[in-house]
Amino acid sequence: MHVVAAVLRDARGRILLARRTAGRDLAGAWEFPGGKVEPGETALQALDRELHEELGIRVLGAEPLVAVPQAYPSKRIVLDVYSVTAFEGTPRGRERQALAWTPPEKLRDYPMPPADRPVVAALTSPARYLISPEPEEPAAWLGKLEKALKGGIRRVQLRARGLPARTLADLAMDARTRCHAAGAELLVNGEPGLAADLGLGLHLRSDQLMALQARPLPAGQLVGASCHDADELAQAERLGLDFAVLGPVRATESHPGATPLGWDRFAALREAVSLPIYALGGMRSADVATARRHGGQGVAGIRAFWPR
Ligand SMILES: Nc1nc2c([nH]c(=O)n2[C@H]2C[C@H](O)[C@@H](COP(=O)(O)OP(=O)(O)OP(=O)(O)O)O2)c(=O)[nH]1
Ligand SMILES: [Mg+2]
Repeated sequence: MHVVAAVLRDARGRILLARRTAGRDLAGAWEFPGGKVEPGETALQALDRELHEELGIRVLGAEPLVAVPQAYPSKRIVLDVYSVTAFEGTPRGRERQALAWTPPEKLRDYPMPPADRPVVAALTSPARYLISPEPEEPAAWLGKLEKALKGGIRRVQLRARGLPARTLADLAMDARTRCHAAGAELLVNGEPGLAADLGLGLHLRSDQLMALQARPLPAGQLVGASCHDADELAQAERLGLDFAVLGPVRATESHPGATPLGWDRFAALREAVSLPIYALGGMRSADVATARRHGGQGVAGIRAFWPR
């Protein structure tokens, strides 16, 4: 089932949510206004028709944001979401549904259907996730981190498996200063104690993920995990992690033996969970749009995002 939905903003940047009325599936949940595409319609025609029926407005311009494939108990949908860039009229609930203009950072407070979680993440969290290369020389490494932050990177994983614990802790503190000054999030790969001590996020290897019984850090302190298959994604969802990285989507030089998933498999794996998921493996910034078309949060990578 192809469902189109709209992100409508007011002059203050608030986003319109509508409450699903009683007697329908997912009744009471808050959603982005929209509905099913009818036979013979394009997505944009359906969006315009639905917003006219439900809100009394006409869509004058819209751009694709993210298309989320999602499996529900009795059906499979693709929630195809557009950012409306221009519209005519004043939205009102023509079907007796409640409406709420919501600041982006408050979207998480509204109970929404599972397919909407990746949409909220696409609206509020970074589309690119930088994984650092092994630091050889800390000063040079920090210089490159600063350059990446200047280039707009806002979520960073410090991955330094070869460093002794003390050196890693010092580097993490220096990286934290730089990331926080740039308004970027920092996660440390694999070291729960270090993340807890320094108030950093934590990125779990898949073997750590599978050994855990509960989320290792409180809500509000980011936890992500590296996943390769449906079982690992299901475990990340069960533990209530904030996001997953899934790959390799393409063949890469760093993992020549691994069989690439490809985008269709990426989308099929994402259907069963409602986690935000970054695509990994041979990704560049230009792949963000492709990832979003397959329901991804964006792309993760080392080489593409680390300055030379
Ligand atoms: N519009 C919308 N639908 C969503 C969202 N998230 C989500 O899981 N869905 C699901 C709920 C429904 O199963 C399906 C949309 O169908 P719908 O019931 O709204 O369709 P419609 O507007 O054409 O309404 P109807 O006449 O069939 O009642 O997609 C969302 O954010 N917006
Ligand atoms: Mg609808």
